[in-house]
Amino acid sequence: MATENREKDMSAVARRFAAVINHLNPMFAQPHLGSNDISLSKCSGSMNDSYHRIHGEVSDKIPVWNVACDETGVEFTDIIYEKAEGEAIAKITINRPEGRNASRPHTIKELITKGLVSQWYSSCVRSSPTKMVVGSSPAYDMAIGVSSRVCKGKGAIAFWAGPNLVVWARYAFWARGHVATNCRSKKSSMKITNRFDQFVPVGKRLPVLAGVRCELSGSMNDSYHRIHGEVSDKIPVWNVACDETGVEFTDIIYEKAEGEAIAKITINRPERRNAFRPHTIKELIRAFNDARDDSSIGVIILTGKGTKAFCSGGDQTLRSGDGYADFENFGRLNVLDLQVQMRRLPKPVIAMVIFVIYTCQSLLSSVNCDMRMVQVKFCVASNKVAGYAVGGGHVLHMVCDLTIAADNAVFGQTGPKVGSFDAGYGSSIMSRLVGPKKAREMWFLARFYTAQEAEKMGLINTVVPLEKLEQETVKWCREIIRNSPTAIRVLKSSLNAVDDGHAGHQELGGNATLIFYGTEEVFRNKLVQMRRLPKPVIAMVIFVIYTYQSLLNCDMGMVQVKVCVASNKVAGYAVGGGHVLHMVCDLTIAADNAVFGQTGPKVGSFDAGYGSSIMSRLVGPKKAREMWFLARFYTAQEAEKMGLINTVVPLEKLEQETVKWCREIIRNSPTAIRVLKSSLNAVDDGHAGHQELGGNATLIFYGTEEGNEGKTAYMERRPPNFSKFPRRP
Ligand SMILES: CC(C)(COP(=O)(O)OP(=O)(O)OC[C@H]1O[C@@H](n2cnc3c(N)ncnc32)[C@H](O)[C@@H]1OP(=O)(O)O)[C@@H](O)C(=O)NCCC(=O)NCCSC(=O)c1cc(O)c2ccccc2c1O
Repeated sequence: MATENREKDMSAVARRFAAVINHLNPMFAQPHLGSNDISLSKCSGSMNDSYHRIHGEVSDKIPVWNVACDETGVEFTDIIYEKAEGEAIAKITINRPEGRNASRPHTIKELITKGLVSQWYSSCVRSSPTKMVVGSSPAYDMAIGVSSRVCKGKGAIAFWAGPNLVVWARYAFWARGHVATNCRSKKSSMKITNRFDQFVPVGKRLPVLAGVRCELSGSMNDSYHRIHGEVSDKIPVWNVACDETGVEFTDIIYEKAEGEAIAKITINRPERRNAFRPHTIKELIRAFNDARDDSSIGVIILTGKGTKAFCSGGDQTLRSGDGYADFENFGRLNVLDLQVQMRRLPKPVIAMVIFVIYTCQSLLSSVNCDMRMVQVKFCVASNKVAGYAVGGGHVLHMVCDLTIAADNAVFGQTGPKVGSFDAGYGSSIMSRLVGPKKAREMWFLARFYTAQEAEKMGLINTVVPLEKLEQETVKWCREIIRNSPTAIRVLKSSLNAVDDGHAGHQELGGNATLIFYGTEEVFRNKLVQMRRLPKPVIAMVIFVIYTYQSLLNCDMGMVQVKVCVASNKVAGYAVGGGHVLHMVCDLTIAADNAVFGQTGPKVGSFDAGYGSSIMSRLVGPKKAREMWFLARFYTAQEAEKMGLINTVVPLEKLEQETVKWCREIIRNSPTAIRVLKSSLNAVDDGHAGHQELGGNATLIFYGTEEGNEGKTAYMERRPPNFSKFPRRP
């Protein structure tokens, strides 16, 4: 029912959007629509406002389509290209119904001719079997005077059966019944959703409408489901596991499923509603590392022990002015490290009371290109008590890729009531999940929400009866495990990439290198390299300084990295991955004999991550292309001119100068330097940069009287009194 309503809504939205598009730009608006044509817009109803009065109504009468061709005059075979009579609309129909409108290269060529390619990303739109759906933002094609385009598939079965992996990303990821287009419901009168609503050709920006039809009904009786079949939801036998240290876990339980690629991690502090202390986080990090590196593991489950909570966040009894302190004499916010680890691990995870799945990416374990799955069962309620995922525990579930909740789960942020906040992932990822308004509501009011409310908000994936939770979760794990590990790995990094700035780019680029290393092209290049290159004699040339950031002790230290010191005037190379290392450093001081450059394209390698994105920031897009495409070497002087390094000094003065720079930095406020470093990176680093900067804000806040009032009130079981703190202008 809800699905049908959404369908209706979407159709309405689509029609209205079409109306807006046609009226937005008067240049392309059609003056020919008579009053008889008006049938769609219900201006007289709820939409009785000046906006609708001014912009009027729009007809939904199907135009007369005339077959068209492009300037070559060559007839199309794989598509049908039509233009509406007297209207600025073109329609392109993929015309290979016998193959479910699967594209072959020739199809794409024909589509390209019509400028429909290059950007297949889109927001999700729906269509009923008979109606066109509108997506994409308004844009105009001055050249041909067509103000909108329609793209659809011929026949009743498919809009398009591929092959663009990126378009499929979210759907292929679960591969739970999504055929060529994404079929969202297994019930009768199946609706089809597509993601082809926005085709933005380079140089020609037109609104494009994707029409999708599907007449399948009943169960998923198609070749896709016949081939891939069902998965079991039988709960596996769990055996206790440990990591390579052999040291037993105290705050968590780490298990692996017998004969299956599933690991399970349980937060084991039920007496504290599974609140974490620094030691808990350290153990979680160890277990996740092990699960990531263990090539027999494909899924990890993390769960909270007991019946009452998934996780209630940081242990407030251990909170001090500089974070959370247990066995050490300084505080830390090391859950931030765990969050980053979870965001980047290349394997999926699942939890209970709430169930969380996330795919974990790791470049370290990527050598065998394995895709593991991590199932995280935070807590299984044995009866109908509420399973809390609150505070920092709530952020943990949000960082996970997928969340499956039992019907007794409760979600919420408590920070503003206990003098805390997560201004990193806790804010940015939440805003992405539930939208900016709901995110503000969740944080500013600090309310709790039921699993059903959470599902409605898009905070979680699904809600199942508590007694079915583990079964359902295991089933999701197994469905993911069946799929291509490399596809899942790359998809996860690509799904994060846009939000994660340099860090997301780095992850995705690393995956590209990983795949490239397995190709013949690289193999041949490696041989060439081995034959021709003498063993390099490298003299130090460059001196690199980077400021060392530590959340552990809030210290601002300085690490001076002296890569190599030349005893005479040989060239000091900072090349290939060594060159990337110096770029990642905050400052670079070069000796006058330094030589800089990337070698990748000559030796069958590339760094499509930081090596590209940070370089482009340092030297600009053109110079960066030059450095990578030509793979030339540059002198220290040239490097300085490009902005690649900070300064050049005579080789004999290099160490003196570098130490001087270090001392100048050390004299300054450590907190200022710490926050400045994260803020200088923040814009480029997306969610990751935001997380770093936000973490620093929390750290400083914990040292304030106001932050402390929140914690003290929690400890004293009283409402906090924040009235004495100024509401600053
Ligand atoms: C989770 C609850 C809503 C459950 O309520 P319930 O009534 O079921 O249970 P009790 O309240 O009686 O709790 C039983 C028992 O457990 C102890 N306990 C529960 N949660 C914690 C906790 N987080 N820390 C310490 N102890 C906890 C409780 O004191 C009871 O002990 P007894 O000895 O009295 O039996 C409810 O418990 C609740 O609201 N809990 C607190 C939730 C909370 O505010 N969490 C902290 C938010 S801040 C945070 O997590 C955080 C951590 C970080 O590391 C960050 C890092 C960087 C940025 C931000 C961070 C951040 O915000």
